[in-house]
Amino acid sequence: MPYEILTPKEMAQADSLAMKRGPFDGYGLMCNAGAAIAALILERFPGLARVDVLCGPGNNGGDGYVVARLLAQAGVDVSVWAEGTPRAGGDAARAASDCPIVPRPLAEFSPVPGSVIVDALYGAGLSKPLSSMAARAARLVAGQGVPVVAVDLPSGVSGESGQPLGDAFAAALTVTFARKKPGHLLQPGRRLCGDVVVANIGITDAVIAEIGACAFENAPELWLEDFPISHVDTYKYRRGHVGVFSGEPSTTGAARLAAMAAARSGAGAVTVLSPTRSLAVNGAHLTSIMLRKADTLDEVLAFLDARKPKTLVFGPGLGPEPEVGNFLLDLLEAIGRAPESMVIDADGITSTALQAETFFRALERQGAPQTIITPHEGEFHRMFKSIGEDSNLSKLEKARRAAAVANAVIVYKGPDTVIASPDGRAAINENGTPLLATAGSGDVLSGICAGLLAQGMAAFEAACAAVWMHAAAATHFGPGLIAEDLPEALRPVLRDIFARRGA
Ligand SMILES: NC(=O)C1=CN([C@@H]2O[C@H](COP(=O)(O)OP(=O)(O)OC[C@H]3O[C@@H](n4cnc5c(N)ncnc54)[C@H](OP(=O)(O)O)[C@@H]3O)[C@@H](O)[C@H]2O)[C@@H](O)CC1
Ligand SMILES: [K+]
Repeated sequence: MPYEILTPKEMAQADSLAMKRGPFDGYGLMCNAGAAIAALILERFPGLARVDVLCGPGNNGGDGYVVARLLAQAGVDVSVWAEGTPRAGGDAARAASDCPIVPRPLAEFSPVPGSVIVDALYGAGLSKPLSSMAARAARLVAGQGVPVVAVDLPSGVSGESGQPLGDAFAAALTVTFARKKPGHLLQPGRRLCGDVVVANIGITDAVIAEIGACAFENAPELWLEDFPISHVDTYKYRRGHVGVFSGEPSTTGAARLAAMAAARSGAGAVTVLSPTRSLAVNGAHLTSIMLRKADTLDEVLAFLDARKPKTLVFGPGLGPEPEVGNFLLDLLEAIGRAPESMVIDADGITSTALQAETFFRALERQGAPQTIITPHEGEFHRMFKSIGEDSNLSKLEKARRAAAVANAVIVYKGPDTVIASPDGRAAINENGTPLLATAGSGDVLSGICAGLLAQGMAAFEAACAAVWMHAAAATHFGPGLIAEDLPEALRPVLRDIFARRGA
């Protein structure tokens, strides 16, 4: 599975295992890493005249000494600036002694226009904020605007969380090894990395598989095989029926956006469950989507009994009041075999947050619907307060813990949306776009999740696919996007997915 994401600790395990399995020892891997970076620098900066390589005391610095040696051999004017000295006898010490350039102290470094900076100060082993010397170098480089190529990670950025531990370098290009780390995908790390290239340095897929990572980059390869493609003998209810709860007359649009997105994503039938007061406004805007009066729990249960929808969407536009949360808890208590799955979003999260424990227990119950909860940052903090406040946890880890306590798949939204399953699997989305920062776009995401769930896709895969399709649709539409455009913009995305499946 080439989309695993390795934590720095897992990467260190992969390094050691690769050395054990061969054919490369530690120094061999380091030379491969340095060679990959040097080749990329020569490719990306044709006509390059000068490079300043900043080397730290660990193996990240070791990679830097290899880059310096190879670029000097290629005729580039190379200077090396070192912070600390590599541990005697280690791979980095050997790389330093094989490098013909005498390092100068980092304290004396100042960038010159026209140079390219290779940041090989700290990578996976960053254990504290940058020293004042390294922080000064980061600020000087940023001030001069000279391009930075980061080895493994921009120094100062945590590979675990993507958070800077203080000052940090901002790279134009980051070259990492074997697999990405969470810090390459989680913000602000993703922004500070610039382009990320994953170089193969001789660590095999078999070695990575042995590490047993359970975090992935969210790309179609992760869920394509599970994507629902209709059979020739299908009919609308086999394709899955989605029920979407509507709010009061002034906030009905959110439910209709979710309903339309569920239909576009392939649900065979969609019904908006509407309070009497909102029937007229909903009716005026719905055509293929069905409409049903649902003021009370009994009316909702009658709908579930009669129409057996596979999936319900609860939250968009319902209002944050505790009564809304009470209604959800009563519903969860009362439902039988339908629905098989639920999506809880927006006001469904806020209104239930004060009774989160009761909600989570209800989802744990035998026969409870498999559930996707889709909080943005504010909603996450409301529902998972202590996890949200724990500054030692990365967004990836927060989403994972939330999924475990909630017994639900969590879609922790943002520019770096994380999808996490209670079974420990997690994915960080790779195609996010700022175009999605527009009112109603979250309602559409809920609808896509529901449309896929209703067609029988499992919750984790459905959530991953929905997040990716949502962003792909936005990118396809381009600037000027509003939420109403998204369901229609799913068409080319779906066409592409179907084509990839040969359907
Ligand atoms: N053979 C391999 O394994 C391969 C590894 N590879 C490369 O190795 C990199 C990981 O190497 P690494 O584990 O040595 O970590 P690295 O980032 O160099 O830093 C560790 C040193 O820095 C120190 N230190 C940390 N933070 C500091 C700070 N803020 N200010 C000052 N000091 C600080 C830390 O000290 P300590 O924490 O012990 O106090 C320790 O001495 C990885 O990113 C990749 O580039 C590739 O070549 C492929 C083969
Ligand atoms: K670095």
